[in-house]
Amino acid sequence: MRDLLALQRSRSLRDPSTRRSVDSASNNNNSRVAADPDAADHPGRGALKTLLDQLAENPHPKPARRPRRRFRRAAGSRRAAPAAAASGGALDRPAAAPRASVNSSSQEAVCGNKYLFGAGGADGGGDELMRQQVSQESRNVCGIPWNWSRIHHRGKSILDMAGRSLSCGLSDPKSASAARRSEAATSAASCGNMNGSRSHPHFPVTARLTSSTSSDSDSLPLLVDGVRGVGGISSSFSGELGIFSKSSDLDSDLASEARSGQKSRGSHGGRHRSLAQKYAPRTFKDVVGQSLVVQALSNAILRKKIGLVYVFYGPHGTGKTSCARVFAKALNCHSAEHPRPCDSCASCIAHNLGKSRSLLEIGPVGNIDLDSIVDILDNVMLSPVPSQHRVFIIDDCHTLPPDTWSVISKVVERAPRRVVFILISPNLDLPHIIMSRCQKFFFPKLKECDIINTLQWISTSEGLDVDRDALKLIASRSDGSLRDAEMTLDQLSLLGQRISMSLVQELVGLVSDDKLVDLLDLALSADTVNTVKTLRDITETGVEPLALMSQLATIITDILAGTYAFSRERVRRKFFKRPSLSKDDMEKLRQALKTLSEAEKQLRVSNDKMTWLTAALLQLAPDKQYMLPSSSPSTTLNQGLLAHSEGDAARNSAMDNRNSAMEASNYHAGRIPGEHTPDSHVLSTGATRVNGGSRYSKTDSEMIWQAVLENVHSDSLRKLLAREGRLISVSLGTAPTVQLLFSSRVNKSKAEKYRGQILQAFESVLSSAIILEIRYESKDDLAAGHAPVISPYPEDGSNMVLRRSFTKHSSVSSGEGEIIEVGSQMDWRATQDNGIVTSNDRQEGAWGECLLSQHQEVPQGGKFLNNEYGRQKNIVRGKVSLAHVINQAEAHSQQGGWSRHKPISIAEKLEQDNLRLEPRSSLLCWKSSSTSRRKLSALKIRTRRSRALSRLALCGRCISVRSPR
Ligand SMILES: Nc1ncnc2c1ncn2[C@@H]1O[C@H](COP(=O)(O)OP(=O)(O)OP(=O)(O)O)[C@@H](O)[C@H]1O
Ligand SMILES: [Zn+2]
Repeated sequence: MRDLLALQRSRSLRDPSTRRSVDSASNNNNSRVAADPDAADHPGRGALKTLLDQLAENPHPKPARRPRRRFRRAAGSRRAAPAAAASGGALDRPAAAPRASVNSSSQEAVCGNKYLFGAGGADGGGDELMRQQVSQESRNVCGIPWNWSRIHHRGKSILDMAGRSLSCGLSDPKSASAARRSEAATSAASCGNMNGSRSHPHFPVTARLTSSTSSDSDSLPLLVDGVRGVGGISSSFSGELGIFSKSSDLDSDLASEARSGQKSRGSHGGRHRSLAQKYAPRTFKDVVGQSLVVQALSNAILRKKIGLVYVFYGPHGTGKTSCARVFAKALNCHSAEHPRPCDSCASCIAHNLGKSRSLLEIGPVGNIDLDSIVDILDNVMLSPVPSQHRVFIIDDCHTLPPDTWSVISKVVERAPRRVVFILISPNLDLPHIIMSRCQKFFFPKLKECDIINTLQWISTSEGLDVDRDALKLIASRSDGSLRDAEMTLDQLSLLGQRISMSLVQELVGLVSDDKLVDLLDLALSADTVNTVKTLRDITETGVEPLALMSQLATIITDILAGTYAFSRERVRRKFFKRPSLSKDDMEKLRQALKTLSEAEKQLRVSNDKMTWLTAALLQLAPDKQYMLPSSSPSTTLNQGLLAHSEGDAARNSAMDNRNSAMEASNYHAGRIPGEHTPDSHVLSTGATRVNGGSRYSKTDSEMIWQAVLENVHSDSLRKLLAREGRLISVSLGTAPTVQLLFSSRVNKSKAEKYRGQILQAFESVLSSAIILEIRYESKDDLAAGHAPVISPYPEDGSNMVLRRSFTKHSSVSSGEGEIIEVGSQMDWRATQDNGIVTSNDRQEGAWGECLLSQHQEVPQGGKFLNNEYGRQKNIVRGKVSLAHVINQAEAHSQQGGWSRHKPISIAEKLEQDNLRLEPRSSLLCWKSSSTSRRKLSALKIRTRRSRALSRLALCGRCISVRSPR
């Protein structure tokens, strides 16, 4: 019989003549077309057997004065008229069927005919959709739960996270939502074991074809077979919002299923029902994780304190609709005993079968028109249903057109006793007129443990063997939506009875743990090339960088927590080689986690996520040397190994990131990091990561240096550079910097005169604007023993990293405003390590009134010591722009009444004294004559109000100004 119905419907839909009649009916604006019961026999008149027609046959007929409801036409127009098909009539439907579906599970939605709702979206609707659906029925489409696409649609969905699209084609949220309804209704179309603790749906009122689209079968071909071979019209019907069918055979099927409880839960008429449908709550105790709501509603039933309007709101898939139905069922449950619903009395059974006369569901209602709403409400209000609560569930009510609310509120106002409205919405953005009259129940996201337990229960019931971890993963990816979790499990079940963690990972587009650990291992072992290669391999499979990063973070957390079990032999791994990790390794992992979490922020806002992810990964082994391959020593500028200071890495992570990112881009562009294009000395990519940016190795530097020398036009300059100068580092990043070191101050001064030419030569070689730092070798650097990193002329010829005492060239203080001080007179020294500020009166004198500097970490009143030279040492860790120094000093001068010249002289002093200020730590110290000290004290107080100067602090005789950056 179902097959017959399907055939008839199909014919009807395909018959152009019937469609023509539909069109003409529509064109005539005959809103009541097909209302005549006889119409079914007269296709030309619009043979759709509408609700009205069916009402006429209904044992509970409508009042005669309302023979034809506009909503019926509207409803009919939204339905793909199986009824019409069944009677061989034409389909009464506007060209574009609205997506909204209006379904009644109440009596007036006369049993017997299936009303199919065009849920295919704004463009579709119509016959086309019906045809698709009918034809797909026989193919049974792809079998993917409709919900899947809905999952895909949402921001934090599994598939989004995974960067995959497994959509069944319902990318439109509305259609997805409609599909969801239809899917749920599919479940409603069958009844199963009513004794189960979570029994199956109680809404066999399916009245709508599933809103599959033609793309359905394309999306996931691997799953097509899982549900192939389903046929028959009954299997087509779905929708939580269905209209009752009075098809006797269907009814009897359903009834017998409901009563016997023997019908397979998994299918109805062979059609796959999703687990979400199958395990929809039937009683309050089936509702998971919403104990407050359940308790309140249950007590309302018990105490007979029933409200008029309820709003159930909260995130999707948390049980709002299910709860509304259970509540509706409970309201009319005949059982004398609590808890209700009993799920076994006549009323409950009728409800489960979709034959309840007391429930009407509307929704989704995006495109429904006002008339339809009015008609629906009127109809139900007017139809007498003695001694029963009449329940209206308006799902997705936030999509109601604004003007319907006033109507609804009027209806609500004059609603007779025993009428209950349940509005379902994701939020409370509903008109005040309603909100002020209702009880509001929030449905929070479900806890992961609740989801896991439910999934476990379902798995057991379904005979699925699912890893606990797999369940956890599904749950964690469901964003608190049990429906989503169930749908994922459902889809996985199509792949076999055994569901492993890796299967889940693969299906949802995540990377398997083993691969993750491999990647982590490479990154932590500083194996740059393989890190980048592996990363590329992984991401080529479509994994989204953000998801991958999150997975990496998760696995690190698991390893740190000791909950990760390494499955593969560790032999081929380096970092994870040993069976147990040392304290040191754990610390590295902790750092790695920190690095990843910091990088995640950048990743989120970046358009080039892949690059940033690569950069982050390459930072995971900060104390290791990064190995970059070289094609040949002569052509590769980046083959060296350069030390990478952990502290520097942290401090300069941003720049570092950039350079790693460049490296990565290079790689993604098909080049190996560090690989040099032989025909060019331009080294804008592929740098080794050292101390705040890319620096070139010795060989690279030599090549650059040679190239620069060749580019210098002046012979004398070339000689000076060749003899007295040395290129000590080239670094790229936000502020590409080249550092030159000269053997003496005199030579440095000579070079300064040619700064323009030198700059030009470097820029033409490096094809990039650069910052040129020129300094001379400072004996004090060596004597102080605190500047070990710099060796101007290292014996081994290697390039070392300069950390301090750089010369700054004022023309360079652009951009971020880094200032790098050059031209040391070695009056001042950074003693970065001990956190002690030393001062020297003589030097203060030399400074005039201003002194530099103190690190922010030095407590106020920090100690002043004399070093072995009787000179003051200053902690200088930050860099700050000259402009910033001047600004700060100017601010002081304004407030302190100093001359305008003073701040500039301060800044100049900084520059002359070979001091380097670094971000967030620059401090200016003024010699504390009694007058100026007074001024400064006052300044401190005054500037508390000012953000820029709020960090002023007197420190012994110095006043410190911390850079706001
Ligand atoms: N709290 C819950 N308890 C039991 N099952 C639930 C719960 N929440 C969701 N489900 C499962 O998900 C399916 C859909 O749930 P339901 O439609 O009630 O959620 P919803 O909150 O109304 O979602 P939406 O807002 O998207 O309509 C149910 O059939 C059921 O299988
Ligand atoms: Zn009951």
